[in-house]
This record gives sequence, C-alpha cells and structure tokens, in this order.
Amino acid sequence: MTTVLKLGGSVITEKETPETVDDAALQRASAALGGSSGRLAVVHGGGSFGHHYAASHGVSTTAGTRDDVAIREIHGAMKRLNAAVIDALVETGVPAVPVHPFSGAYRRSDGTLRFPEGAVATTLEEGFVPVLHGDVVAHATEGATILSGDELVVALAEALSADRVGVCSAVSGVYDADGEVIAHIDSFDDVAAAVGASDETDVTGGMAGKVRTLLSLDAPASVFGVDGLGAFLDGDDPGTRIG
Ligand SMILES: Nc1ncnc2c1ncn2[C@@H]1O[C@H](COP(=O)(O)OP(=O)(O)OP(=O)(O)O)[C@@H](O)[C@H]1O
Ligand SMILES: C=C(C)CCOP(=O)(O)O
Repeated sequence: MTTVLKLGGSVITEKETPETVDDAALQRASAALGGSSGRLAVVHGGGSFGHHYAASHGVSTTAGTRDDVAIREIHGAMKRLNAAVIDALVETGVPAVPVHPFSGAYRRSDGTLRFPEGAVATTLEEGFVPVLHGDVVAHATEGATILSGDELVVALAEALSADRVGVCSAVSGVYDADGEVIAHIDSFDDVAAAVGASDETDVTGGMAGKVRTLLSLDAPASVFGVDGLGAFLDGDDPGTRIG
C-alpha cells in the first residue's frame, strides 16, 4: 500500500506570520504519522515560508522570475521548513529524509511538469519516508515558477501508482456555501461558487486551486483537517473525497 500525503502549509505554519512554524500542529500531525504503516511519501506546502517570498517577488505557478535572488530566497525558505518538518517526524520515529524538488523537477515551456521519480521510488522501496515540498522550479522560457505541493502530490501519486492520496489542510474538508463539509466532489463546476482562494497569502490558488488540481488525479483523494489525519492513516475516508 503506497500513500501520498500532503501536510498543508496552512496546518504546519502560522500562515500570516513569515517563517513561523505552528509547533503544536506540526507535533500533532507528526504523532499521527508516527503510528502509520506501509509506504508513505509526504509532501508539505509553503505556508508562511514559501508564499511570502513568492508573493514579494511576484512569482506564481505561471508568472516566472529570472532573478536568482528570488529563487534562492523561495527555495531557501522551503528548505528551512522542510528541515523543521523532518525534525518533528524524526522525533516520533518516522524515518524521514529530505527530497528537494528544485534539484530534479522542471517545467516545459507549456507549463507541464517533469518530475523524475526514481530517487523517491527507490527511497520508498528502501523503507524511508521521503519528505518533499512545494518549491520553485526551473521553467523553460519563463525562468522559474512555483510548483505547489498539491501539483506535486498529483505527479507523485501518478508516478508511484499510489493507492491513497490525502491532503491535510487547515479546514475539515471543502465547505459548501452553507459552511458544511461536502462529502464528495467529482466536478469543479458543481463547487465553483463555494470554493475560493486562501484566506492568507497564497500564490497557488487556495482551496479552488487544490480542488482543480486534485480532480486531475486518477486515484481518489481526500481533503481533511488535522483532526482527520489519524482516521485517514487508519484507512478511513474523512473530510471531502475528490474524484
Ligand atoms: N469552500 C472552501 N472550503 C474550505 N476552504 C476554503 C474554501 N474556499 C476557500 N478556502 C480557503 O482555502 C484554504 C485552504 O487552502 P490553502 O492553499 O491555504 O491550504 P494548504 O494547502 O493547507 O496551505 P499551503 O498552500 O500553504 O500548503 C482554507 O484555509 C480556506 O482559507
Ligand atoms: C510557495 C511555495 C514555494 C510552495 C507552494 O506550495 P503549496 O503551499 O502547496 O501551494
């Protein structure tokens, strides 16, 4: 059983305060992961580490930068968050190891992502838990653009033929217009009026971007809050199922 799990930046950081980890939430998530079994690849988002730098340099998933300073700032912040996530996971006994997308992933000029998965697949086979993250990546004809953790989850899940995909965010699921968690989404148009951007600084589209991206996945994905993480890892289907 191969699981790809995203820990949202909105969960593990205090998203409005630059470079601030939400230690309590990260410890809760790590404790849940400490008890998990099977092959697990973790991806985390940018939260208050990646999005502030990306926004301040005007970089998004489509608007590129040719400024090497911008690339180092965005990537450097994401590496610092990655180190904090790995430290927390190691504390709970998870054999976590870092994988930095900038070093291997890139976009073609039409924006399609290339992610050579050999290192991650081998890392999993050998019993480690690779921990990847949203990042800045080289983009042919654009310089460099942002790769969201959600897009990476989809690419990884497909490349690894994952059985389960989970996206743990700051909300209990995708809410409808009345604030109730939607049980199942299989078309963006059905929820377009209810889903929006993030309430915080976010260059990758908040919940609307997440739903759109996850709908492109072959395997079904679940969006849930940190309260649902243990249940998801136990094989349940908390929150909103997408696809
Ligand atoms: N209909 C909706 N249901 C749930 N959340 C919504 C909805 N519309 C907008 N949102 C916003 O989307 C946010 C989740 O998207 P966001 O991209 O911030 O999450 P994340 O993936 O956890 O964080 P990051 O992008 O930093 O990794 C919620 O916190 C909320 O502010
Ligand atoms: C902003 C950066 C560098 C990563 C964005 O990843 P996301 O938070 O998963 O959308």
